[in-house]
Amino acid sequence: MRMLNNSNPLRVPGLLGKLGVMTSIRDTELLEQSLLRTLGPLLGVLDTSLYRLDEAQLLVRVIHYHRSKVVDGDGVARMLERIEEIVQLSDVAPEVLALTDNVRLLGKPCTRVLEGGMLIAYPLLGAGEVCGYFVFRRDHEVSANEDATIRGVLEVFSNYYALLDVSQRDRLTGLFNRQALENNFERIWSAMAQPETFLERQDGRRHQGQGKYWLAVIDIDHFKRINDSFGHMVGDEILLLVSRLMQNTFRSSDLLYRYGGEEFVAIVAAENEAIARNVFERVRLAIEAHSFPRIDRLSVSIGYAEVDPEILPVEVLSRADRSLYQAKQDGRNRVYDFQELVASGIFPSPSYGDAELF
Ligand SMILES: Nc1nc2c(ncn2[C@@H]2O[C@H](COP(=O)(O)OP(=O)(O)OP(=O)(O)O)[C@@H](O)[C@H]2O)c(=O)[nH]1
Repeated sequence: MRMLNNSNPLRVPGLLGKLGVMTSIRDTELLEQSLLRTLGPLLGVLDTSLYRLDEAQLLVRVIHYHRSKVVDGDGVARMLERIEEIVQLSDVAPEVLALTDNVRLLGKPCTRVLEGGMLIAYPLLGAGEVCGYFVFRRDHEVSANEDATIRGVLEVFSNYYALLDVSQRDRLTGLFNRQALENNFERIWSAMAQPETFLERQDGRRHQGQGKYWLAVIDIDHFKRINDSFGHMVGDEILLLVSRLMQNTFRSSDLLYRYGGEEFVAIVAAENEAIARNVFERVRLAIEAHSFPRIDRLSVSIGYAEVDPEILPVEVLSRADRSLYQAKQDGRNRVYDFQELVASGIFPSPSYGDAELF
């Protein structure tokens, strides 16, 4: 019988239990957090991080997991944990960027010796491509057993992540689907309540006092006519093109969902209402200016409302939707802000009686 290496702190039953927890999760964000919760204690490190890349292999999100030991008044020690989600490229340490760059180029784990320890990064693979990194610091190298465990856990994670991701994506456009939006509402809303840890500009600059978010419902005008005149295949192609045009117009940190047939939901960060309007106007203009196959011209109508973390997502969604409906009624191909419709007396002022509060 082969003896287990004493220097190896990994326990298989504990690991299996944690993998069981990981694969019972139905949300990609929670799964990412669970990965860090699994590997941090297994490797005996207090800090672990996950870096996510987009399709163009640009860094879009960082999740830090931190554990610390606290002793309460009765002398009982407890482990506290904190998860921080940020996308602030300017804050990513240069040594991490240098290390992960090598991991990306080589497609394998790399270590960098630093003063007082080492920085270790493993690639996360999705469809054969590097789509992120698992990073931690430690005062000693990874043993062969630990290496096998990390690779195994990351493989389970990546496969399961891909499955979950598929179930949260719309098949035609590849955008997140309505289910994903509904699953993510709670997380998005609580993150919005602490804006410094949420949506960030792609250039990595944090804007003091920004912290405002806007939810828009975007609907293609007279889409039924396209289907009726040219058939569903052409309709599908138009839907795909509209999605791509919108993706190109929004920032990669904005959230875009295909909510229904020809209806999309976007959640974007903007300092104020004027900037939000500008973002949505840009989307409207991009669609209006595009020459589509067969139909040539097309337009979208957009209704939006400010996200208030105090107000239930369903109410914010309803405000944006009512504004969209008004835009359709007033002739389509326009962008309407809920607050402006209230200010101009078209909509009654929302009272706390109407709004569903947490
Ligand atoms: N090709 C295609 N059509 C879809 C899909 N999902 C929904 N639709 C169609 O989208 C059309 C939506 O029509 P309506 O809700 O009447 O709205 P509209 O014609 O866009 O008119 P307005 O919204 O009032 O401007 C229907 O004909 C649906 O069949 C899809 O995945 N592919």
